[in-house]
Amino acid sequence: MEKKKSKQSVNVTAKKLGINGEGIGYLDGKPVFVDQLLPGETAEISLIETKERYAKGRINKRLNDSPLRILPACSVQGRCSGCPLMILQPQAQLQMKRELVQEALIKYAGLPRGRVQPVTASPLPLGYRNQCKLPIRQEHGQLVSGLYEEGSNRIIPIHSCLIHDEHLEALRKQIMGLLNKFKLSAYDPKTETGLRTLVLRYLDGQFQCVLVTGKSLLPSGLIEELKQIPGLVCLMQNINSDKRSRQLFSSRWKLLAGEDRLPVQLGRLQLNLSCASFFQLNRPQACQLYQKAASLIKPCTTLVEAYSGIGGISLMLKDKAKTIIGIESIQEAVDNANENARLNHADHVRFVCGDAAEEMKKISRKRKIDAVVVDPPRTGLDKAMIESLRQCRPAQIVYISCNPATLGKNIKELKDLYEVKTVIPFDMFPNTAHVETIVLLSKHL
Ligand SMILES: C[S@@+](CC[C@H](N)C(=O)[O-])C[C@H]1O[C@@H](n2cnc3c(N)ncnc32)[C@H](O)[C@@H]1O
Repeated sequence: MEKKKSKQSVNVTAKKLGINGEGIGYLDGKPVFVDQLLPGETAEISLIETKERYAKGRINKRLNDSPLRILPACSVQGRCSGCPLMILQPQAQLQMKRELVQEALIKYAGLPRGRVQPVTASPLPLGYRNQCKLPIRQEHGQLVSGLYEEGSNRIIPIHSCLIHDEHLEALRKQIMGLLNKFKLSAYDPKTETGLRTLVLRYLDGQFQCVLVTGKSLLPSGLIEELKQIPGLVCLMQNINSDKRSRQLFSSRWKLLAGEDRLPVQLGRLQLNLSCASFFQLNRPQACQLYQKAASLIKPCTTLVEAYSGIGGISLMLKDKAKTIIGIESIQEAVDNANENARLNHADHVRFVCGDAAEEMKKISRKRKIDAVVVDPPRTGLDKAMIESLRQCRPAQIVYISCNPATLGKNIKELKDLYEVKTVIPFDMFPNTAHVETIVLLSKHL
């Protein structure tokens, strides 16, 4: 046990990093999570939360520096929740992410050590994000956009974000200036009016802008000025007045200018995407990841891509199967994906709207599925999807995951039928603790 300083204050040494980039030390065998503490560093901390199985501490004073610590490039690093690893050397970040994947696969799936390949680094260490989704607050009579403070719902206003693409960042500043010029108010849950979130997506010189609001009308002068910004393809209002809603967008969309279709280049593919559709935030790295996923698939007759978004993966591996069917739950994304198949001359690729588990079962009643690619949200594959995969039993599954813990749990649920062949992590979000992983699963003979 570490030396106790006073009732509240104790010394703790971080032994490793956790899934949110926090340091993990131990007090009487119990893990203590401490933000901004790197492995090997000792700090005097105050315990801010004590539970039966873990505790959380806040640093009062750091007593030594890890040789891997660097000065963060951003002035709000450590207060803003965006980039917890900006204090760690880039190579060490990659090593840490590899260990995160390795630990999760050992812990949940019983995979032996040494099976995880080195992390593929992002082509861009900064300026890689093509989209921002920033909550809006009022501060000293001005609207500010920012990210949540670590562990609270206070906003740390962003003056200049280094992980945003520089053009996206310039647009954000320009649009915030206009919102203040027209004296818009931030969302007030009592009246259910005002601005909630600014959503901007910038790619290839063009951009989409969504103002998520309560029941408010937007001033026509503001709309006119927004329309004048070069590169605007689509200006939308999304009316999400429900104060309990945790969803970013409601189903109430209002097109204010342009059309809901942003043209985007992805490798050799030409894709269109609408405001509600998911698109990878780090495009150059997504391109490398999709190409790797495609290279793992053996040519076959029928391939299903579940959680297909606007169809980028299916279209990237279009030469791998005679028929490819994508499944996606958001209708706008399915419409984009079918249009994208036409744009890229892929008549044998089509997309259906629905729940991945149910639609896959329907497909398997009509044809044998040889290969499946899954790219689910952070929650991983639900029970129904695991059941569907177990029933359909494709020869190969390529699992693209953004959460090592759910990946590990899902592999465990498939382990009696499938062997883990390849595990390759990708650093999609440098300076954050996130890591994407491609796993190739092959049916036991
Ligand atoms: C991580 S994104 C991947 C999208 C796409 N593969 C890409 O790389 O652009 C997950 C996608 O799954 C969709 N989704 C979430 N739950 C789903 C479900 N139960 N069935 C089908 N699609 C779902 C989301 O709308 C989102 O587009």
